[in-house]
Amino acid sequence: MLRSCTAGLRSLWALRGGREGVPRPSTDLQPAPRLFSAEKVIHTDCALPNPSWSKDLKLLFDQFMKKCEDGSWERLPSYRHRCAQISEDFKNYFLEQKPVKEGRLSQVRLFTRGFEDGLGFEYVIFKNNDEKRTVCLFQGGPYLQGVPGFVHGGAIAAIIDTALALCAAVPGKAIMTANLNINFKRPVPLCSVVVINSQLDKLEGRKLFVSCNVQSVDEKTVYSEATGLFIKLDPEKKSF
Ligand SMILES: CCCCC/C=C\C/C=C\C/C=C\C/C=C\CCCC(=O)SCCNC(=O)CCNC(=O)[C@H](O)C(C)(C)COP(=O)(O)OP(=O)(O)OC[C@H]1O[C@@H](n2cnc3c(N)ncnc32)[C@H](O)[C@@H]1OP(=O)(O)O
Repeated sequence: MLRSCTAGLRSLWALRGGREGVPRPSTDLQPAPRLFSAEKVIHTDCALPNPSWSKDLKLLFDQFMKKCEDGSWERLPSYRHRCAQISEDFKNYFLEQKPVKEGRLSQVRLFTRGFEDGLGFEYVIFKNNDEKRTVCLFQGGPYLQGVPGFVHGGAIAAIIDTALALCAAVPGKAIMTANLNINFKRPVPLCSVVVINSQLDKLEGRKLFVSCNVQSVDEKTVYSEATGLFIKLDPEKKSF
């Protein structure tokens, strides 16, 4: 059992961007890229199973990977660092904004990818472009505790923001959250797996209206419902 498990881990490590036989760095965090530079960094895809994933999460992942086989769904890769192009888009838009100070650059991470495996946000998002919807499989780790035993409301807001952003995301376009409304109906138990079903409801000029619900795996419990408004940044319009 142990041997097959390590073999499985080794192949998963390779899948996540590691190289067979190359020892896995003590932390998987690559040195962060210069935030607004075009230099290339090696990206580790974090939206893949790792040993911290529960049986439920792995089962759902396998189910959705099967849906991807006919091309109707796709698994969205997810990296700790924004790719240089999106950062460039934001830099152009927020011209006056001072980039992160040189000394702090090495610490930059996408917030929801800043935790060691299993301790924070474990998630993977699948997208159906024809149906303009996404499904996010999320397991909230022990570092996300709010009320004892339950996931912090801010952590739920963060994963909802991410799921809705990727539902609204237009390839190559920078978007930002303008409005996020969440109804917290039931607390989400820590380390449980939930499913976030998001859909794009309306497109009006640069405005993208999206909504989602957060459900238990058996769909018997609705934990939260949310709506969001995302705005496509207008390159002609410098914001600040
Ligand atoms: C930044 C992090 C990286 C984000 C990555 C981005 C893209 C996604 C791609 C991959 C995603 C992968 C991972 C990302 C994970 C999570 C993504 C999180 C995204 C965020 O977490 S992002 C941070 C929080 N977010 C902000 O920090 C925004 C602060 N904000 C502003 O920067 C401006 O506010 C802006 C740019 C939003 C709009 O500015 P603007 O000048 O371009 O547009 P303007 O104001 O003209 O509004 C145009 C029309 O929207 C209407 N409108 C505007 N706001 C409204 C509101 N609140 N309610 C109702 N209507 C509203 C107006 O009424 C007008 O409507 P109309 O055209 O009908 O008159």
